[in-house]
Amino acid sequence: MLGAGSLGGLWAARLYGAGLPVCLILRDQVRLAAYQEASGLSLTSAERAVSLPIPACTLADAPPIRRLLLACKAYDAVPAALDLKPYVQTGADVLLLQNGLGSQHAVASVLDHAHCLAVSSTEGAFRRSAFHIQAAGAGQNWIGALTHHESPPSWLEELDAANIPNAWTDDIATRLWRKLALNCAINPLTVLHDCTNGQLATSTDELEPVCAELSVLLNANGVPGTPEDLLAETQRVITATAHNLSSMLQDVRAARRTEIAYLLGYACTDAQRRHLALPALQNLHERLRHHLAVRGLPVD
Ligand SMILES: NC(=O)C1=CN([C@@H]2O[C@H](COP(=O)(O)OP(=O)(O)OC[C@H]3O[C@@H](n4cnc5c(N)ncnc54)[C@H](OP(=O)(O)O)[C@@H]3O)[C@@H](O)[C@H]2O)C=CC1
Ligand SMILES: CC(C)(CO)C(=O)C(=O)O
Repeated sequence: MLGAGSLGGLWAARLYGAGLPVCLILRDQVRLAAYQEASGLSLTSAERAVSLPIPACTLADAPPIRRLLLACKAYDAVPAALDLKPYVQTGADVLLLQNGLGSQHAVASVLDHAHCLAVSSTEGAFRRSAFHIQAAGAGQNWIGALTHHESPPSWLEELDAANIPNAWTDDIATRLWRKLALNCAINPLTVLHDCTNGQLATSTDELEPVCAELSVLLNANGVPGTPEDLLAETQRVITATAHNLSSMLQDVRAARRTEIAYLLGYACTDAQRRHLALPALQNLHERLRHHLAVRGLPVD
């Protein structure tokens, strides 16, 4: 497992708890020493904390990799894949757990000797501290092949055994696009208004044109649905997550890099490539880039 953060930690804890072999690949010797100092990974879920001495190493000491979960942020995925390349065996299964779009195919072309699958997750988790993960919301992990139609791998049973919610899909692209659309509609506006998801409930005038254009983009990418469907789904998610701060707003408040390039950035680039004029989306992207730039944060 590379990416022992919120979601990677959540997966690792459950695999380890089920007695399955798992090894965390940490960034360097400094991170490894900090991990050992913390006596491993802690997971808090439903107010219960467990401490798990999951084996960890750096890449230099990693065994040959036959199955990997890559659970870092989208902007870290290609650099990590370049480092991983010599250690990943031919035909190894690599699960790419990144939000948005763009990083998955880029990683698959770096790891072109491996079998890359994408994961679209609606689970929630955050880091209380470096190696203390807090589970923060039940969800699903949709898993599917990036390019070809194929049968679900038999090792999904191991995820079941570890109580990792999972479902195979023959159309992971649709899952990733739908989630990207929701994140493009909700996250930037929460950043620009510095508000909870729920406070967007009254922003229909801003959400409507953005959802209408995102719907055009989804359709152009073979994802069915009407603008009204997308607006209704966006409003449903806003209500269901009313008290949440979006992941992007959390990043901005913590002065961390955001995944803008793989969400709104990807959407706007794809629209340009298809010669689609989507002015509301373009305007939202520019406002968000400006907002990040004045705070000294990367705009891509
Ligand atoms: N958290 C959530 O609730 C959800 C997250 N997602 C998506 O999942 C993906 C992962 O997010 P999340 O788990 O929150 O991210 P985190 O920032 O919590 O964790 C990412 C981890 O990747 C590690 N990492 C990055 N590069 C390397 C490297 N080269 N070598 C070793 N470790 C590395 C980081 O290490 P270090 O600490 O050393 O920097 C960190 O531990 C994102 O795309 C996110 O959008 C999707 C749904 C929900
Ligand atoms: C669905 C939503 C908007 C929930 O907060 C999310 O996925 C995020 O914050 O990134």
